[in-house]
Amino acid sequence: MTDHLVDAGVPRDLHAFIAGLPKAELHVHHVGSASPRIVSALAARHPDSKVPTDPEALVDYFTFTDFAHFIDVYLSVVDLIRTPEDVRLLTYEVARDLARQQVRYAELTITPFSSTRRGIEAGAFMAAIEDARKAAEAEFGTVLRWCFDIPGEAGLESAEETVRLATDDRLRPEGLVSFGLGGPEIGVPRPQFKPYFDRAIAAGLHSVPHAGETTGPETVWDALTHLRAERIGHGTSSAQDPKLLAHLAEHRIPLEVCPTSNIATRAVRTIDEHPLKEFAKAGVAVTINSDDPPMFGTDLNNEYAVAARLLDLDERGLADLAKNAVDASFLDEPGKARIAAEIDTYTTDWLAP
Ligand SMILES: O=C(O)c1cccc(C(=O)CC[C@H]2O[C@@H](n3cnc4c(=O)[nH]cnc43)[C@H](O)[C@@H]2O)c1
Ligand SMILES: [Zn+2]
Repeated sequence: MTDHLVDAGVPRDLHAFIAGLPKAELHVHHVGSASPRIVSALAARHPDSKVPTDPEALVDYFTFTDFAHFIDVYLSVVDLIRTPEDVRLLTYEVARDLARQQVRYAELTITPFSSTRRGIEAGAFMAAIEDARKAAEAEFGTVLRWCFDIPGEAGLESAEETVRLATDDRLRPEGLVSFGLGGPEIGVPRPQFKPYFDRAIAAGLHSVPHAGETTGPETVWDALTHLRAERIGHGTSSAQDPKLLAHLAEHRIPLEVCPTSNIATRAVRTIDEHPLKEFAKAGVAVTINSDDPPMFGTDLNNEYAVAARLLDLDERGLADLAKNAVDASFLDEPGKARIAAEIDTYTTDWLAP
């Protein structure tokens, strides 16, 4: 893990503005958000794990040669989550870390298949995440909702289990709002998941698959055409297809942009080559996200600082980014209005002479 936490290209007072700015995060993974402290504590409980118990050693462990390596490391952390109490602790601590960054609302991507196949009973899993969600809202004021995603490389078996857990009224958690598709894209064509997304959408869930992260714009087109995506996870390669950019802009389909993630997984070579500026120039709605922050040596505040540098944003531009995420979220309208008003008040007060 390379420490990206302070983007030196941004003035100190802009970092201070970002730190206090109320925010919403739409693309952040449950296990991927486990802090070094949590991962180390869980690794210490399971000596058979290859995950280091020392937070410092974890820095090197979270340094990836490519996307496939990232997935291997990610799954070694998934293997540490073995009981409902592990699930609850992780979820509550992730909410604490979000609250510390003034995140008022987050849609956390969870892969229930990966936990149920490792022996955690589905009902206990759902109870654990819901208990943590309600505790976090009461104690931190941070509103959490869930996105359940299919780990695509695990195939149609995982798709069936994920959509079953997402649509069975005896299991479906109250906080569930969306349905996604994660994992490697190479060799995992999106059209095969259409039946499962159709069932999720029919059950009232929003479609938010990853696409165009490690494959070309055709994967983004597939996510739009076959999976009826309302937002796109990453969509990085959309910049290679002007017609796709125009389509995303015309139909107001937001991209969940995770700049540092794309560098850490080698999906993009350098941060200055990231296509975020092309998206903005094409009028595409972009939201800024951290994806798997501790694994990528970043957090949401740093991602806003990176965006400020790449897009040359001032405080008002950053406030607009934050409101983009609120607008693109699946929070109810009163909740959206509340957070948007808080962003405006904070920004006005900050800029007051
Ligand atoms: O759980 C299993 O047994 C399993 C078997 C085969 C493959 C997988 C996966 O591919 C799990 C991938 C896992 O990674 C999550 N994730 C986190 N960040 C990203 C990202 O930037 N791009 C794609 N996937 C990501 C994803 O939510 C899955 O949970 C699992
Ligand atoms: Zn992701």
